[in-house]
Amino acid sequence: MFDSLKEKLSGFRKDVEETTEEKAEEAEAEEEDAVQETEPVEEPVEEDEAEPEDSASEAEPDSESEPEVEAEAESEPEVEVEAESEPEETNNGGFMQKATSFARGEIVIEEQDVEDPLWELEMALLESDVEMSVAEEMLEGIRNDLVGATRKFSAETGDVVEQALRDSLLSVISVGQFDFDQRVAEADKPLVIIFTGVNGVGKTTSIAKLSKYLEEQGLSSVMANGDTYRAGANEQIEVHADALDKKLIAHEQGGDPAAVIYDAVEYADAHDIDVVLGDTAGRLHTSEGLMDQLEKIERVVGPDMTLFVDEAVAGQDAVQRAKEFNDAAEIDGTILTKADADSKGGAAISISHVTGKPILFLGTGQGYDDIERFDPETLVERLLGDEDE
Ligand SMILES: Nc1nc2c(ncn2[C@@H]2O[C@H](COP(=O)(O)OP(=O)(O)OP(=O)(O)O)[C@@H](O)[C@H]2O)c(=O)[nH]1
Repeated sequence: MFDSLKEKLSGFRKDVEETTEEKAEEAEAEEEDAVQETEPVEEPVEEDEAEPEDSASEAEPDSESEPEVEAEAESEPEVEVEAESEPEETNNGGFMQKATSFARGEIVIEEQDVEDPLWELEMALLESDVEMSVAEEMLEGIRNDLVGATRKFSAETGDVVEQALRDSLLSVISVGQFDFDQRVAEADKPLVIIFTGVNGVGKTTSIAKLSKYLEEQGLSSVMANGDTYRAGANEQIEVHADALDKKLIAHEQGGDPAAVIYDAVEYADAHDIDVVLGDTAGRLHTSEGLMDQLEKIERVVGPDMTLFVDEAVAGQDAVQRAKEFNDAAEIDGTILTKADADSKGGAAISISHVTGKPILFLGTGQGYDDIERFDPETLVERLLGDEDE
């Protein structure tokens, strides 16, 4: 899952590491040169001056020794002079930080150290189908975190870079997160969830998976086939309902989807069922008739949650559709299917940020158990961690 993106993020970490490694080596070499230049000044002075002073009066050596102290004091600025020779190349504020850090055995990561790696990263994110505005926000976050950061000559830059990547990923992925389980547990029953999205992305399979997921949480559910448009839709969802031993409410093809969902709510009320899972016909946000149906469901039933379903493998297209759906008929969250088959990860990273609504579940295969709660921290760990999946 998301292997190619993972590789690209790791490439960025290595790029910045290499640049700062070279810089640290240069800085260390400069520091050693500076120390060597100061040493010959101190030693001969001490030995030559010490002997004649012993035989002289006691008062004199003290006064003679003062220049030595000065000589020592003078030797220190030589280290700083090295650092001070660079102010014109650097911005003034940055220079002070750089000089101080240098004296402490640290280097400062500067804009020019990360410029090329950041450009490479931007290309990598766009190739991975990360939406442009999301990629830009990530890059800005990373740049702000890295430029001006200090690292010890001997330390690993990788940790600093990893933290910057982690922060920027989390800030774009975590948008709008809420605790789905808690919301479902606390809601008045029956809770009505409607599923929307285009054809063939895995809506019906996700409904089946979710009914099993809810059962594992101790919650009962009924399925409702609001896809009265497509021939064979009833049979398709019926297979899942039978396999999972769930009640299915369905009408004839061509019927009114709002009426089907309404009937399912009545059934749930009468039978103490906790959740109604309402399928709808696959549609584009531009298919007017079908969008009107959604509006009617909204008016007649007033669903508690509308979940947008799309497939991770659709990348930028899925991101665009999520945005357009949310604009046309507000969604509460997304189920991103087929994450198991997606190596790019762009949709997983971009959808929450673009819609302002969270990804709630990832579909991870064709089996009923292949669904997992979306957790931003887990995704970041997947992308930056050492483990292969
Ligand atoms: N690998 C993988 N396949 C999935 C996943 N979710 C669904 N599928 C497969 O995707 C195909 C389409 O799934 P459906 O549930 O029929 O899609 P739909 O959106 O309901 O399709 P329509 O009813 O035609 O609009 C099926 O073969 C599913 O098994 C997933 O998370 N991973």
